Amino acid sequence: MSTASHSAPEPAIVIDNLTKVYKTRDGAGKLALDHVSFDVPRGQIFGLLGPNGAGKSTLINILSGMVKKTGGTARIWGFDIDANPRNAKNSIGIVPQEIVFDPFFTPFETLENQAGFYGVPKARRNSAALLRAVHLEDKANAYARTLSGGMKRRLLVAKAMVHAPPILVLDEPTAGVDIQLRQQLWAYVKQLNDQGVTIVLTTHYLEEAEQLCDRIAIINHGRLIADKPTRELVGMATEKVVQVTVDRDLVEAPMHPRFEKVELTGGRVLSITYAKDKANAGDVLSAVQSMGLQIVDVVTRDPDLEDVFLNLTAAAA
Ligand SMILES: Nc1ncnc2c1ncn2[C@@H]1O[C@H](COP(=O)(O)OP(=O)(O)OP(=O)(O)O)[C@@H](O)[C@H]1O
Repeated sequence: MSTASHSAPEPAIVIDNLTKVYKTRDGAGKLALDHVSFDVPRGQIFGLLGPNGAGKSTLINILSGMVKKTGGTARIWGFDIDANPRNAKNSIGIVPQEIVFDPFFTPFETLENQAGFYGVPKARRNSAALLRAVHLEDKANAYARTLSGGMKRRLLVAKAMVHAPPILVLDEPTAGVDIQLRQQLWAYVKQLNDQGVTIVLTTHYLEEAEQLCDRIAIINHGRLIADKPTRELVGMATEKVVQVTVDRDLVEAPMHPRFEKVELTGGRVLSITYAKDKANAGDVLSAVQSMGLQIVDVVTRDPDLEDVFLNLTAAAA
């Protein structure tokens, strides 16, 4: 019995105390996920970020059933991955990090085979429309091995959607994909999201995550260190940077109590980091002038996700 129909639907994904220890030869074990808990709200584009080896793929592979968790629980679209693995699996489409295809099937056959694997009846298959959506209609009957890297990746996205899951997970989908194809891929992902598909993606491109994601979770060394709406996360930056060009060549960057950090990035260009709560750009410029330097040019840069990411991951290291 369930009262779910009377209350708000549960989040697309609920992860609770998820833990993974890989077996290692020395017997010590590798803790890849350490009691990670977070929810992915329905209808969002959710970014899962973290440095190399943080545990992102492990988490996604647990959701897809490829890696066995050591502890904790995960629910996908209301289905517990242990109690209801079939429904959990049917609710999610995964675009893996590694490109794996049978090279002798054509893109059309690849999609048909995958649909068959998920038990999608012939009448409800839409392989041709999926190929069109990822701009591969003219490659429908080519061997998969003849596709470029970017084409293969787009085919993987189509393959993940054959059973029309409510959730699409993309693990580093744009690694090695050129900028134009990246934009096409994101346009398609956004289109799916507009149609109601919840998106989870891992990426190393922070700028991309900042532009695309409604919410971002950051994992570092297997631990969750942030989980916030993107705007709030970017707002957590405590430092700002101002680039000042002065009127003469310097040999060394002059430090000042108002500065958190100063670097000489060109003969006459100083990159000055200051704490937002202790100083403002005016204070910083006065400090430069007080050292007998004339200011020729000033460029300020707003903090972005990269600043926050570096701060958080450095603090948690
Ligand atoms: N099969 C395995 N056996 C032992 N250790 C593993 C195994 N798979 C992953 N690890 C380790 O677990 C940690 C997390 O790896 P994971 O691949 O989940 O990280 P990631 O965040 O996805 O990194 P990347 O961005 O580089 O893909 C790493 O230290 C990795 O070396």
